[in-house]
Amino acid sequence: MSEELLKQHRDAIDSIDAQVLKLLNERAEHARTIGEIKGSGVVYRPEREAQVLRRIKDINPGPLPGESVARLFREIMSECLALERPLSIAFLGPEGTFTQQAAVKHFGHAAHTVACASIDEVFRLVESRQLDYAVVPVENSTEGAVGRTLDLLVNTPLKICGEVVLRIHHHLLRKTPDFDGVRRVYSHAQSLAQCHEWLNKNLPADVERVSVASNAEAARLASEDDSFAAIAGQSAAERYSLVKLAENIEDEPNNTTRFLVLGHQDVAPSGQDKTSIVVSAPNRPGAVHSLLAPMAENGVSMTKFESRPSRAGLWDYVFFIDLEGHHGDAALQQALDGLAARAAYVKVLGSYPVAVL
Ligand SMILES: O=C(O)C(=O)C[C@]1(C(=O)O)C=C[C@@H](O)C=C1
Repeated sequence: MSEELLKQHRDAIDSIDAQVLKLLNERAEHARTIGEIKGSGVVYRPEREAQVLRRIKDINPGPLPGESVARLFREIMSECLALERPLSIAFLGPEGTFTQQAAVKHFGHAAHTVACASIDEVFRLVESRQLDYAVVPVENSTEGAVGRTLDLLVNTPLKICGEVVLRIHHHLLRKTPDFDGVRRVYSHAQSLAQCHEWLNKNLPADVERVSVASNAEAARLASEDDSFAAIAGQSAAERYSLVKLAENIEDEPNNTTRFLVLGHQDVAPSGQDKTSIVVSAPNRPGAVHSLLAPMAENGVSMTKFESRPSRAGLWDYVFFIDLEGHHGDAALQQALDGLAARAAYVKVLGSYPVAVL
């Protein structure tokens, strides 16, 4: 190893770091001025953030991977936004849940995340404007929809202003690094279900499986008693200083959860958007089929169709539909008009950028 050559490269890095630092602060000054121009208006602009991140990925010359530079710029924008005004984000707690991981992935580390005891409380704190935005789970690739989130979306005045897609990795956690003496495994019911096959194969049949309110709560319990283990993610492991007895124990390797970001604003088009709606059909044969016609007629693609019993009547259903495009697009507007003429009820839950990270 040539010490001289090493020094040359380190000197070059020092000089580049000074330039990067100067440019970062110049960028921050522009953001601060933008904040002054916005005045008391909404500072967080999801469509602009999506455009910035997409552009960074597009123009990235490498060798850093596109995903990595996008993550770096996510943090840069998070700090710039905090100079305009720091954001407070309600998430389904406690600290260390996948929902908190999703909130940080979407808003970056400069946002202030606040743990809530239930999905209802997350909605309530943002509806009453005590906190700025909400992050709630809406569907998992193996377990399906999160019913409480869908139910609350029907009546909330909040709008969907973003989505977060998170790969879910579950680990078996314990205070000590071996399997001996584990009597009980705690986790959220959905996580126990997502690791069912692995547990059958790898743990003795007499180890009790106990569901608790969250994975983070499971990790907390495991940190208090060495005869307990927990199934939870990385952030819960770190938070409660637990050892990973086994990593990535989810049965489905592509296990993914989708989260929604909710706020009070209507988001402008970003160029690559989704629109979520909730619809109820009159209770007669062929009604659901007829609901889908306006989308086909206007060339609007559906990315999700989920039915859920309406809490208003015994046999009535509501349908949660995700469409490609923004509700301001002409084709989508026509499809929505056609739908309004056929459905008993239609509500646009929001148009928002397709997840970039
Ligand atoms: O463009 C804006 O409106 C800004 O406030 C700047 C900026 C950024 O850092 O790029 C910061 C926050 C917004 O959510 C979007 C973008």
